[in-house]
Amino acid sequence: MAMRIAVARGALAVLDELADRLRGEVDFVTGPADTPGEIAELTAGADALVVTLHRLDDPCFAAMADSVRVVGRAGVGLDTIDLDAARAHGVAVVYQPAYAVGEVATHAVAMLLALQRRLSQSDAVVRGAGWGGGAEIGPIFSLGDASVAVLGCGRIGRAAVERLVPFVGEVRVFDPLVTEPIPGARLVADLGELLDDADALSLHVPLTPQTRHIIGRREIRRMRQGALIVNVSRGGLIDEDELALALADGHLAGAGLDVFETEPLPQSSPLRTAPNMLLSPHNAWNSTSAARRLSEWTVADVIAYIATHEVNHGRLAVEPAVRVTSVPE
Ligand SMILES: NC(=O)C1=CN([C@@H]2O[C@H](COP(=O)(O)OP(=O)(O)OC[C@H]3O[C@@H](n4cnc5c(N)ncnc54)[C@H](O)[C@@H]3O)[C@@H](O)[C@H]2O)C=CC1
Ligand SMILES: O=C(O)C(=O)COP(=O)(O)O
Repeated sequence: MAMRIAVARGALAVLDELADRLRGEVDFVTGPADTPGEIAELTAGADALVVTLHRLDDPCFAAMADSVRVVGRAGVGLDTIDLDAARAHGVAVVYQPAYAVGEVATHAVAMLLALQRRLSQSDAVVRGAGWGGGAEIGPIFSLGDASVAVLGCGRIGRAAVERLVPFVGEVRVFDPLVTEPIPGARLVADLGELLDDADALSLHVPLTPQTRHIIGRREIRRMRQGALIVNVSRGGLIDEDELALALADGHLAGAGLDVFETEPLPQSSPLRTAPNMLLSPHNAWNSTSAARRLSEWTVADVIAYIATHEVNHGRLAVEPAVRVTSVPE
């Protein structure tokens, strides 16, 4: 009998192609997966559920059909999934940490360079029939003299460091799990040392209860006047109200944000009107090849897990021994 994989609508870029290729072996069903009721309906008779940034909490796991053995998180961050609930309900969770490392690191550096070179202002000057440069565009600090701070040096942070080292004066890195030297960078001992008088900050840590608002008023004010912040990791890492204040009063000269505490970014967010912002809609991961990799790896791993309890491309965040259908109080 064919395996059945329930896919939250929009979660896999090349689903139609995969469905053709796996015809007879896998039946795919798609639909909304935003509420426990929708999840119950979508997963009826399914062996697996594939999601992207859908929030899966305990009621969602409770609502999943008993036949579901594994959730494929088509992406990297696990902050949207209650892993304890997955474990308690006996559902494995597989995610894909390697599918877009280069894309995300490049997006962060692209935002940093565009802000530092004041490309939006330069573009606006020319479109407005100006030419003069200097005063209209605003001050441009030299990257060769600058100290750029990188918070978190896992897969993406390290790739960002590799991109920055060739042309930045100093790259500072803080990550409590990294102890060996990082070529061309200065590993510092704590967050304070990372931020003191830094010219720019790029965030590459996961969102957890420990890292929520890791960048707040005190941290922003430790950076030098006129500094830049780039966040392609998770919106909740930064206190957005404090960020907006620091942009409005000029302590920060700009920010590049791909991720927000609430997504899509609400119309009322002060970040929409703050000066010198570069905004993107949570698409640092995006390239046609990354999107294809993500679809193919997620489906291949879900199939492999059901067949063998092992995965080939991603990692298992939760690997329960048995599927428990009733959870003790
Ligand atoms: N905008 C986008 O399209 C995408 C965003 N992401 C985000 O990027 C994040 C990072 O991804 P990876 O580099 O693959 O993760 P990773 O797990 O390889 O690295 C994260 C690093 O952060 C460090 N860390 C944790 N807490 C810290 C703290 N308090 N201070 C300093 N370092 C700390 C860890 O030790 C680890 O080395 C993901 O969790 C996800 O939220 C990932 C993919 C796409
Ligand atoms: O993979 C991640 O963690 C990302 O942030 C990318 O967004 P996605 O989950 O692919 O919608």
